[in-house]
Amino acid sequence: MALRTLSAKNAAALDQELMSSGAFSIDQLMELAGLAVSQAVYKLQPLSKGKRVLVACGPGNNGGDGLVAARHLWHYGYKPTMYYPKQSKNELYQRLTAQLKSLSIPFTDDFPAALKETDHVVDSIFGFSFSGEVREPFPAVIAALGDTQIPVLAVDAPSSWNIEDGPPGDGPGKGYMPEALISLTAPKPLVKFFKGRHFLGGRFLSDSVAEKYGLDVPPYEGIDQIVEVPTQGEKL
Ligand SMILES: NC(=O)C1=CN([C@@H]2O[C@H](COP(=O)(O)OP(=O)(O)OC[C@H]3O[C@@H](n4cnc5c(N)ncnc54)[C@H](O)[C@@H]3O)[C@@H](O)[C@H]2O)[C@@H](O)CC1
Ligand SMILES: [K+]
Repeated sequence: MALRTLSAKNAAALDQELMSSGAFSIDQLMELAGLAVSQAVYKLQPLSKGKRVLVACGPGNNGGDGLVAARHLWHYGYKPTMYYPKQSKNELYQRLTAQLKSLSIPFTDDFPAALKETDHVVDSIFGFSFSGEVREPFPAVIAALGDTQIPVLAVDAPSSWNIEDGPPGDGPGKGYMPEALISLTAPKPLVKFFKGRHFLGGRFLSDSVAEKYGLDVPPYEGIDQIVEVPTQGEKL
């Protein structure tokens, strides 16, 4: 049976609720989300398949998940390279960036060149707050993600997909279907169009919050921060 989904509006409301009555800080949620992303990379692309991982980060919290994941990946033995063209002035992002720099993790401005020299890619450009047409400098990046044969893991959403309606009919994201997706907290409605491997991560739901938002708490095992769930994608 398909897992129940969380609309963009409810995802934002749930985020706020976790940080108010749930008493979580954004740092904690992002750390757990990024840790889950790093575990999904490890599961999909173990070190034996190549250590180089290009992490593309957008300007919001989806990008923050990528910053956290890159730090964990470095500690697992990967060689991350960061593409983070719109860096936030917010203190949390600055600290996450400084943590990566202190590990001597390189940052690049040239996404197409970096894509030629990586074994796999993390797409943490846009998550559930994406809307409208993709703005600069991301159209060429999204188009390159759609064209590449290198495996891509998308964080929460394939960037440029509409959260409710899925893949765009035109524009840079047309035809973009990452190899894998990790949905955070709960799948968004776009999963019904997604045809790759699907993971869930973000173990921070209480039973009462899950019930309030009509969500399933997936069967995480032991210390795992992720669980693989069946692909729900319909034919496009
Ligand atoms: N409760 C959860 O599940 C948690 C979710 N987190 C992450 O937070 C994400 C949501 O973060 P945010 O609400 O900050 O938003 P996003 O990171 O999804 O995107 C917002 C950013 O993208 C920009 N943007 C939006 N549309 C654009 C367009 N068309 N062209 C160019 N730029 C555009 C906005 O200006 C903003 O800077 C989730 O998808 C998830 O990855 C975690 O960090 C924390 C916990
Ligand atoms: K994404």
